Amino acid sequence: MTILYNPFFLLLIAFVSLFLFRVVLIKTGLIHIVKKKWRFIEDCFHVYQFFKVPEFNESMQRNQLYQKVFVYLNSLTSIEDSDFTNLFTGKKPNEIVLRLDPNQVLEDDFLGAKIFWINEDKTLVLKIRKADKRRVLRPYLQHIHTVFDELNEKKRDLKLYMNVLDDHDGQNGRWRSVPFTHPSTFETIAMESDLKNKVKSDLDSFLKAKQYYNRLGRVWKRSYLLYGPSGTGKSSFVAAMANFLNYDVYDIDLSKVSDDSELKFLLLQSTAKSVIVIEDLDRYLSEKSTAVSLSGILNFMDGILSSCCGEERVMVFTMNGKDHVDPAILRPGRIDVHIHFPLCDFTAFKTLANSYLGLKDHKLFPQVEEIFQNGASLSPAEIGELMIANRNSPSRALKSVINALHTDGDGRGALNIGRRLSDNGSRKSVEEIGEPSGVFCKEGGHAVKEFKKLYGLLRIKSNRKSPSFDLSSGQKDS
Ligand SMILES: Nc1ncnc2c1ncn2[C@@H]1O[C@H](COP(=O)(O)OP(=O)(O)OP(=O)(O)O)[C@@H](O)[C@H]1O
Ligand SMILES: [Mg+2]
Repeated sequence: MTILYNPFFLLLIAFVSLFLFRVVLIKTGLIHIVKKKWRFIEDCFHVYQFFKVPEFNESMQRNQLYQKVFVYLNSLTSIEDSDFTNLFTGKKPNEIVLRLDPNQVLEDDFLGAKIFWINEDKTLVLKIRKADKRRVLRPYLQHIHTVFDELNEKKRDLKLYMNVLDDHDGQNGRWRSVPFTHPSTFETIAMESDLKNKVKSDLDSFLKAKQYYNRLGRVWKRSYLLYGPSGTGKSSFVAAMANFLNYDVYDIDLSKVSDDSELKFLLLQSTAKSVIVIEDLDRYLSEKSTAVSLSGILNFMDGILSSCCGEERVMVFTMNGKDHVDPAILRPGRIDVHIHFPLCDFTAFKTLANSYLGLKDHKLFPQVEEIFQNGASLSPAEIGELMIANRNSPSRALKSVINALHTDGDGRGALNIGRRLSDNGSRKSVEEIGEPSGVFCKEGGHAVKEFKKLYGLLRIKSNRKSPSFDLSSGQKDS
């Protein structure tokens, strides 16, 4: 019996009871009633000030602030704790959004202060402790503006702009836009995951670097060069970048630009928060198939002009190879990040098999791996097309890939001894051999035409050449 009088034992009993009491409160939801009562008691010891945000002003015009606060409140996670919440379908399929119900109170924390919002009829009431008001109110309202802008930015519909030839009215080059709905994301691109993560974090830090660029007196832009053989995912990657950044895309067709000043004009007309793309820059430069001069392109890349009309632009240039390109184009500052897009190796093949066929493993995988190890390769586009064509039968799809790897007409097949693979199976060094050729799957007589699907528009390219390879491992090299 003496144990009952032991203070340690009593303390233990007290702890256990408190713990059980808390568990019961949480499990039954009674905790919310306790919190409400506690808040009521707390309120008796504080003086509050109230601010009303009515939906309409005295002339019955909509109050913009009401809209902003409403959107902000609906984005708070505490909305899930209110007693009543309205559920609506969102814009995206399967999206459900929460909306604050009238007469509900929402709690928010800002700079260590507790702020309450009461949703009264057509008015939102802000309740703040007088002691916190001076310190917190202004920055809090500013914070609401910022969050609203960010939310707005996220849900805006993206656009793809394309430059068209001079109008009849003699005006300079113009942009025409269509909704940008390309489904490509970083997740759908088969690429070394390390490299993919590097690009993502590079883009992320670019987005957050406004002050930094300003302090350096530099235009807030970042330029990427995507280079590699045809069908390796460069255009899809541009689309993935735009989707990741939530930026519009300006796709410049240099053959439709009549001179250097028109290129400047197009840049001036582009808006901030956009990806500006010039595809196949090496081809334009080598074939001289554009009226724009090299210096016109260099000035464009420097983005001198963009500083006068907003900032925050990402420039992307794609090339099949950079060996024959003027080094001035590639110098750091003009191109900040070089990303190499190699032909498919076994790792990329597995990613494609997973996304196109839902295969994580298959009895034919070792055979495919062996062929890759012997140096055979196709572009992800070629392999993707074979998989799509045979998507109802994974075995047939793999057999057709094996067949195509053995017999691909580019001379890039198993007989190609000019390549070696690094130990981890990724291509580190390749040499250019083989004849230019189309892409054909010999099995079953299927011809696999190479369709270029850029930004939802179908383009067919006829000038397929043997790809010029690069010794770079595809990392940031400038
Ligand atoms: N790495 C990849 N991962 C997933 N899909 C890919 C990849 N590379 C290519 N594809 C698929 O192949 C098709 C063609 O790719 P894309 O147009 O992006 O290649 P590209 O490198 O831009 O070619 P080109 O140099 O001829 O313009 C797309 O439908 C894309 O989905
Ligand atoms: Mg392309």
